[in-house]
Amino acid sequence: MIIRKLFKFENAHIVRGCSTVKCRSSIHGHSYKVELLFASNFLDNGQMVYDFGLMKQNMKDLVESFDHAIALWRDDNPEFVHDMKKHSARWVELPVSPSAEQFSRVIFVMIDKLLSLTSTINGEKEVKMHSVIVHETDTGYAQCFSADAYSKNMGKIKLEEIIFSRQVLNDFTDKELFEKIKRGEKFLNPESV
Ligand SMILES: Nc1nc2c(c(=O)[nH]1)N=C([C@H](O)[C@H](O)COP(=O)(O)OP(=O)(O)OP(=O)(O)O)CN2
Repeated sequence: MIIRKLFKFENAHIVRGCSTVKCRSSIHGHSYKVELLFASNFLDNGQMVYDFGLMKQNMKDLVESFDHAIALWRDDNPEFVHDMKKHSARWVELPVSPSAEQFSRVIFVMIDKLLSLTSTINGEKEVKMHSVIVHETDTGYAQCFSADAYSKNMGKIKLEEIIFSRQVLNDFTDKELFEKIKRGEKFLNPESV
């Protein structure tokens, strides 16, 4: 069975090198919709694959790290990257360009890692990240599966190479969240949410 939880964020970017002129040459924003899809052949004590409420903790914080932020590609013009960081408190620097495709890969890698570090306590079994869908507009989306997320052809995404601004980190409920994930620390799901 597959379940899906929808999150939303507003983000600004430029996607260099693409065919669409407006997209590659002007900062513009999108109201992103992100779907996290999880799969399991089992149900927990509440006869659910994974309680949606549990997703509205650290997972939500990770997805919403992009909210009201500018997504910067590490390999963009250094002057542009520098100036954006200087003038915007919330920014995220990525090792890949912020297309819908790469957003879906980045989010897959982060959520998959968090899930793998999380111990469940309500009978959840073999819950796997199925895919991540990133809707950039009402008419265009990218869907990332595991093979895409970890594809070398599409550019390796290392968590260490995703850099959040101080303001983004401060806005996490757990300010150490991303550091803990990078260190591989364990998370324990709460009994109640
Ligand atoms: N495969 C992709 N194509 C495009 C992406 C992308 O991330 N992946 N991104 C863009 C731009 O960001 C652009 O702003 C969105 O383009 P588009 O879907 O054409 O947006 P419109 O609002 O103009 O779409 P309509 O269908 O005309 O409403 C470009 N391409």
